[in-house]
Amino acid sequence: MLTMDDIVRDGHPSLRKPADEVILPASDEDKEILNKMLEFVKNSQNPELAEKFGLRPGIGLAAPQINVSKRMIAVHVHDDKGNLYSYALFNPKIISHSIERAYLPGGEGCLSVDEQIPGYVPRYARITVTATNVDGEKIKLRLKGLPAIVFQHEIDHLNGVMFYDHINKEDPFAEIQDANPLS
Ligand SMILES: CNC(=O)c1cccc(C)c1Nc1nc(N2CCN(c3ccccc3Cl)CC2)nc(N2CSC[C@H]2C(=O)NC)n1
Ligand code: NI
Repeated sequence: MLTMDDIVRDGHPSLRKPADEVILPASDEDKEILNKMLEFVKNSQNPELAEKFGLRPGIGLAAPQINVSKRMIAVHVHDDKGNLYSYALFNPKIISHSIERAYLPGGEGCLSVDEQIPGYVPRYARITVTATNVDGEKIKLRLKGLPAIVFQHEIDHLNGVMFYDHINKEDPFAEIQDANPLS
């Protein structure tokens, strides 16, 4: 199983390199890696396992964070209605998004960034994502709320972008145009 020892930290070149498209159909190795990524995110949310293996809780993970420069992400998150969004995806792509933006009032955290970096991270409020799931099926997702935020955070990792790149340097808590804070 993956642990925090497998997660590279800010400053590692893998986090600033655009990741490569995964050649489909995916190899057994790539499927194995992606399944382990989803397992890690689930484990990190389980108090017993997180405690036992020293896992920091997260709701998403991108392959560059485990030093695999491939376009693969895993997300395991509930929206505010309690719907579960649990996905292990190859080559996710945002094909459209709202003008309206949203952000987490508590800011964002990242498993590859050990310190807290305060500030609002402007995201699109709604996005449409296409991808191929670990079973090789093409999917299209229309996302809003926390799932939309997490997908944008993880897809940023595939493009070498870190959440704090989006924070207003002059005023980290400056009002964001056309944005709603997520409740
Ligand atoms: C600096 N302030 C903050 O971090 C921050 C501060 C307050 C509120 C929020 C909402 C913040 N922000 C934030 N909180 C999270 N978690 C909340 C707790 N949760 C969790 C914890 C324990 C068990 C189960 C679970 Cl589910 C795990 C996830 N996760 C992310 N991000 C940004 S998008 C990718 C995602 C990620 O997985 N990061 C590791 N941001
Ligand atoms: Ni991150």
